[in-house]
Amino acid sequence: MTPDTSTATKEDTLRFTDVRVAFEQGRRVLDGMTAEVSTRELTFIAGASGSGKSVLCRMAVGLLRPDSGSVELWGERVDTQPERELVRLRRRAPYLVQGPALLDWRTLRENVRLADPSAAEDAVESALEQVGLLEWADRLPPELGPGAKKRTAIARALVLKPRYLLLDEPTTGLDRRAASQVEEVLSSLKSQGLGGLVVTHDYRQLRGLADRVLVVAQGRCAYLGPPEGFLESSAPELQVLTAPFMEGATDG
Ligand SMILES: Nc1ncnc2c1ncn2[C@@H]1O[C@H](COP(=O)(O)OP(=O)(O)OP(=O)(O)O)[C@@H](O)[C@H]1O
Repeated sequence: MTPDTSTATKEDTLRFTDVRVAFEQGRRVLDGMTAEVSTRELTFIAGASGSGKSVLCRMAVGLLRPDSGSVELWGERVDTQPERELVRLRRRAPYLVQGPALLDWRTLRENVRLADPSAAEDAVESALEQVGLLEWADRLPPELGPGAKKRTAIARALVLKPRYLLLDEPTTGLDRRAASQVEEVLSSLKSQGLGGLVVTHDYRQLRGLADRVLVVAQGRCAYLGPPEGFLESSAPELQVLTAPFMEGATDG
């Protein structure tokens, strides 16, 4: 069931306020981004290539700092926190890069344990079980397909017992079956109360999985609301994103 955001407090929100950032000699990638999401929900970030989706996601956990504006997670400023505090924060809100970043010569069990060498064996196994890979615990990553590698990366985050997950394009490059398995994991985590911020290009996954969609365009929040509102919008800046997907969707 979709959590009731009307009862959300700052203790479970991620808030960007008038965030601006530019890179050397470049245009402003984010230019007045203001948005607030509940960390109890699954929020998907959509937008054109290069619009700043990953930049926004990385900023949420202090991997990038804005030139101006503020980022708050659970009522605390992220953009002004010292790095040692951010390291702690990222254990509660791990950020998963696009590639699985596993050590090929270590078993899945060992790869998961790397995130927390002090984790009990039960916790490692429980993390692998949550992504449907417990029986593969003693296999090596090269024996897995790309979807299972991605799920192992999620298990490595889960062993930290996080409060929120940030995932950068978790299904890009996966075939439909592997993508569905990753989506099932996200859905199951959501039903256990674990929210996430997910950068996506695959709008097929929004219906039924996303609580909210946050669209980044021209450096700002162009839409923040339920997936249907995005997918069915007639606003030109949203249609330009959804139209190719709609055409593709009718191809089956
Ligand atoms: N560390 C950086 N240094 C310089 N430029 C950067 C840096 N990070 C991002 N950019 C630039 O900022 C813009 C937005 O990047 P970002 O990765 O957020 O886009 P995106 O919306 O996630 O795109 P895609 O969908 O293609 O992954 C791009 O033009 C990118 O080249």
